[in-house]
Amino acid sequence: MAAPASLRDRWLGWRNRLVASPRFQRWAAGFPLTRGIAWKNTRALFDLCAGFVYAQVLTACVRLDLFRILTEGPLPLEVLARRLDLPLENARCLLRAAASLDLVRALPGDRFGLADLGAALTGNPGIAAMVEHHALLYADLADPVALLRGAAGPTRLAGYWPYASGAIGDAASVAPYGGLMGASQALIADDVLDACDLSRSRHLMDVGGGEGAFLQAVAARHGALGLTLFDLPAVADRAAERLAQIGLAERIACRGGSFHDGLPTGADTITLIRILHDHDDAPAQALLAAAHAALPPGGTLILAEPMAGTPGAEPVGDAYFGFYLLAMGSGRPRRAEELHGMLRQAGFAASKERPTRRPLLTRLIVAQKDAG
Ligand SMILES: CC(C)=CCC/C(C)=C/CC/C(C)=C/C=C/C(C)=C/C=C/C=C(C)/C=C/C=C(C)/C=C/C=C(C)/C=C/CC(C)(C)O
Ligand SMILES: C[S@@+](CC[C@H](N)C(=O)[O-])C[C@H]1O[C@@H](n2cnc3c(N)ncnc32)[C@H](O)[C@@H]1O
Repeated sequence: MAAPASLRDRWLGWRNRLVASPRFQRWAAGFPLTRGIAWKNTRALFDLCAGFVYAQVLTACVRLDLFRILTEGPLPLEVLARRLDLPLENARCLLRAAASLDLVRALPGDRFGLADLGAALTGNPGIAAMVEHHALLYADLADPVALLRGAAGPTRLAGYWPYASGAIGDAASVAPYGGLMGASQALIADDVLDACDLSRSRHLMDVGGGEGAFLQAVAARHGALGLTLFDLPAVADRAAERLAQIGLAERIACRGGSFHDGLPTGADTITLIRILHDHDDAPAQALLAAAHAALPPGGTLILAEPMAGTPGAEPVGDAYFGFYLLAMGSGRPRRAEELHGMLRQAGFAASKERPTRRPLLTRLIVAQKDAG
């Protein structure tokens, strides 16, 4: 038998019935003391319904290279229509939509220039790469209930990230995600490095280091630090080739292997940047234990990734990364408290979160192995 409802539950039930009532909604939209809240909620609900359309406006802008075209300065609609290869009225439709989303700015004389969000995008090619690859995610989310029930069959994202299904991948299959991760590191690396102190580290190993974009940023800041990249063999090979091309072959050693088989020793600092959330609880816990085993006494583990429950960015962790990783078929976004618990279970004596500039993109936890 169900337990009797508490006073609070009864109040919440009454409140929900009130908010659901169209008569109350109309009244609240007109009454001076509730008008602001009603407007905010109407807009929030409309934005939730329309989110896919907004995202596709952005996709069209990125695909047509609109923001780069406008970096030269504002242009008349007619010129833009020609450069975008669109009929004039459809170009107007796109530009007005983009202006409403603060991507571009409508200017007098039927001209358009960049607005804040479009300008920010031109400086971060990683975002455009993310937008492009969302075609896979949105295809996988076409039937979200089937995905939630595990009845969607093989997903496009599982194919994009072969390691999510346990494959180690070859040169061709790791190249797309290697490029995407490399491009989007620009949004992450400096925020991570600003937030952690590497002055006492002698050798840093970046586990799941991709094609070396993060270690490239470390090398630029810490001239004396020994550096090793560890990733799956096909990825480590690509990293070695790329790093050689930019003159960092001597500076950064690349090692291929799977962290499910343990980690090489020799580093006093290990970084896991956007790694742990890719893995289900058991392999994620085993990876932390492997990092603990590979570190010397007093060694440091740095864990950086977007986390669930980030104040002010709750949908980024729980909605975006929650559904992204569900579609990918492996891992889940975790709350900072969960990660502290997992680190403790892996044997780390202490762990502390360090604030990052943009916690929405990445947060950071530093864990210490006991010195004794
Ligand atoms: C003084 C003046 C001129 C102005 C003052 C006003 C002012 C402060 C204006 C703001 C201008 C400004 C500096 C804007 C900067 C904006 C930036 C940097 C925006 C950055 C946005 C980043 C975005 C949208 C990132 C999106 C990231 C996505 C979608 C990441 C997806 C990640 C995935 C899928 C990762 C997959 C990895 C896996 C598999 C989960 O492990
Ligand atoms: C989401 S990417 C992050 C890459 C990089 N740390 C970054 O932030 O740009 C995850 C990385 O983990 C690597 N990886 C996945 N499974 C692995 C395994 N079993 N052993 C070693 N590396 C692995 C992938 O090849 C990929 O480079």
